[in-house]
This record gives sequence, C-alpha cells and structure tokens, in this order.
Amino acid sequence: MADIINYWTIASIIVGLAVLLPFIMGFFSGNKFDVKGKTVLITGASEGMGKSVAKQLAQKGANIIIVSRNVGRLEEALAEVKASAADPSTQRFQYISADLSEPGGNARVIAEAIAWNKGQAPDVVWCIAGASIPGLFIETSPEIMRQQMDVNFFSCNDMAHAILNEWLQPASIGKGSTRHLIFTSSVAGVYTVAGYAPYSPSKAAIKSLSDTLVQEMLLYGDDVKIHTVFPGSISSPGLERENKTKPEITLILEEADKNYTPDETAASAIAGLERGDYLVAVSFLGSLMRATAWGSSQKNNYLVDTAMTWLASIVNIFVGMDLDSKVKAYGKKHGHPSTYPKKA
Ligand SMILES: NC(=O)C1=CN([C@@H]2O[C@H](COP(=O)(O)OP(=O)(O)OC[C@H]3O[C@@H](n4cnc5c(N)ncnc54)[C@H](OP(=O)(O)O)[C@@H]3O)[C@@H](O)[C@H]2O)C=CC1
Ligand SMILES: CCCCCCCCCCCCCCCC(=O)[C@@H](N)CO
Repeated sequence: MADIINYWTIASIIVGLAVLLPFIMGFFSGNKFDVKGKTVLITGASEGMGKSVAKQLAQKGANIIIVSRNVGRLEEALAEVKASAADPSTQRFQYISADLSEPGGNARVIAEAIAWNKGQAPDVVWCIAGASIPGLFIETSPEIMRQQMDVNFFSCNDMAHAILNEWLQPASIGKGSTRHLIFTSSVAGVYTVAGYAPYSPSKAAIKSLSDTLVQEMLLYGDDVKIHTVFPGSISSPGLERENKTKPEITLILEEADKNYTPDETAASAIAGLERGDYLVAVSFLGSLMRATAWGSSQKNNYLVDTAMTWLASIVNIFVGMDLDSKVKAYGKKHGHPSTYPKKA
C-alpha cells in the first residue's frame, strides 16, 4: 500500500512539474520584448491598433517611426505618440508617409528610416497597416481581391524583404542584439467565415510567410525573431468602415467574437511579445481559433498549446455545425443573395 502511494506521489510530482515548468520558466525568464532605447518602426500607426501600439511602446521608452499614407492623420497621431513618451528629452519620433501596398513603398520607408536613425536600421519593425473589404465572393471584383492581397499580404512581404536585407547582412549579425519583425494577421486568417473571401486569404498568407521565415532565420543564428499577431475584432476606425458594406450574414457569424478596443488589443499583443510568444493571440477565443490551425508553426508552449488543440478540435465540432446552420437558415429566409438589399 505504502509503495503504491509512493508511486502515485512521485508520478503526480513529475506530472505537476511538467505542467508547471513552462509557467515557472516563463515567469522567471523576464521580458523578451524590451524596447527601451530601441528604434521601433510601426506601419498603419496613424489610427486603430497601430496608433495604440505606437503610444504604448513610446510609454515603454522606444524611439518611434510611424508609417501610413495620410499626412494630416500622421501628424495628429505623432503628437499623441510624443505625448505618451516615457522620457521626451531622449526619445525621438518621426513619421513617414507611404502607400505600402505599392511595389517599392516598403523599401523606400526602410531607406528613409535608416537615414533618420543615424544610419542604423530600426531594431523592431511591426507591420500593422491593413484593410478589410468584406463581400460575398461572386459580387466582389477581381480588382478588390488583388488590392486586398497588396495591402494586407504584400505590405508585410515587401517590408520583410526590405528590413531582412538589412538585418541579415554578414556584417550586421552576431552582435548579440535581438531584432523583432512582427506581422499582424487576424483570427480570420486561421478561422474564416462567409463574406471574408476577399480578406482572409491575404491574412492566411501572412501566417505562411511567417512560418517559413521562422525556419529560414535559423540559417543566420538567432538575432532575428519573427512573430505574427492574430487580433480578433477591434473597435477601430477600420472596423467602422468595413461594417458599412459588410454582408449581414458575416456580422451574424462573427457576433461571438467580442470587440476589443485598439488599446486593449495593443496591450495584449505587447504582453504576448514580452512573454516571448511566436504566434500571439489577444483573447481566449482568439487562442482557440489559432489552436485549430497550428500547422508547422512553432508552438509558444508545447503543453498548453497541445491541450488547446484538443479543446479546439472538440469545441469546433459544435461551433462549426452552428455557423454552417446559421448560413443555411439565412439563405432559406432571404433567398438568392442577388436579391439582398445593397449596402452603401
Ligand atoms: N479591425 C478589426 O476588426 C481587425 C483588424 N485586423 C488587422 O489589424 C490591423 C489594424 O487594424 P485596425 O486597427 O482596424 O486599423 P485601421 O483600419 O483603423 O487603421 C489602418 C491603418 O493602416 C494605414 N493604412 C491603410 N492602408 C495603407 C496603405 N496602403 N499604406 C500605408 N498605410 C496604410 C491607415 O492609414 P492611411 O489610411 O492614412 O494609410 C491606418 O493608419 C490591420 O492589419 C487589420 O487588417 C485584424 C483583426 C481584426
Ligand atoms: C474553435 C473555436 C471557434 C470560435 C468561433 C468564433 C466564431 C467565428 C468568428 C470569426 C471571427 C472573425 C473576425 C475577423 C475580424 C477581422 O479580421 C475583420 N474585422 C477585419 O478587419
């Protein structure tokens, strides 16, 4: 009897430690995303999540470069970013106006950023610029689909190409300073619903690029960390714009995904990066959706993430059936989509 108790005791201690170890290690391993004194370039930072990220990282002591197209909005946003600085006397701030969906836009931004940053490439590049033009597939023009790919995927792809060409030069690596390249996808990039055909593929492609780059970076040592953030719905100016034309069925399907403010989304994303996560979810529901789609992605925490994939695969049996049945019921009630009232 005593022997059995001993075996059970030992077994529980081992299992308990195995479960706790990642937390204990995470707890003591410190901040993996310390931006104090670093130069951070953030795209799409004149409003929404990007502006919140810029302000919060300024608060943590970073020099900030914000990028988007509209100069008026950039100037207003930069004033807010400056006002959030931890130490306005030492931190520096700049904006660059560029259309990042255009070929060459990202390379020019990096060249201008280096010139402003006294010849040094920024230490962190966070791609947040993006847009969503939802619509039923056959009603969406091929031009919109290409434009969605340009603004969401190619803005990340071309920015990665421009900055990695700086960071990965033989003379730039092996100096012990960690650089971070961060993409912003969406939960719709791993878990999509009807009406997001023009948008979701461009966000899914970001994850694929990200996974590929993570492995490719191993060829160059461990100076460069790649991350992808998967926000759910953000109550931003962008969401307001897309909701004006969003099919009603899409609104119904995404109802369960709670809206977080740009500030809340930015804070959870930064917390994930500080923990050292590779794929960063900003809510529990977001981490469930991500758990349906790990593919070859590096896990953040093998135990927790594997347990989440089990949970997600069971939850998704019911959620998947529920979403499909909502679409069928909507179709039955409203008839052929060509008869739906036109929005905007
Ligand atoms: N809102 C949501 O529900 C969700 C959003 N996301 C993603 O998160 C990110 C932030 O979203 P959100 O906070 O809603 O953003 P907003 O739409 O509120 O802001 C978008 C920002 O990107 C800039 N931008 C847009 N197009 C370009 C371009 N071609 N070149 C340069 N800059 C551009 C805008 O400025 P300007 O127009 O002046 O260029 C603005 O600063 C986006 O990538 C979005 O796809 C992910 C999940 C949910
Ligand atoms: C296994 C767990 C299942 C949980 C299911 C939840 C229901 C589906 C929600 C889909 C939400 C898509 C939001 C996209 C937001 C976005 O990216 C756009 N607003 C673009 O700006």
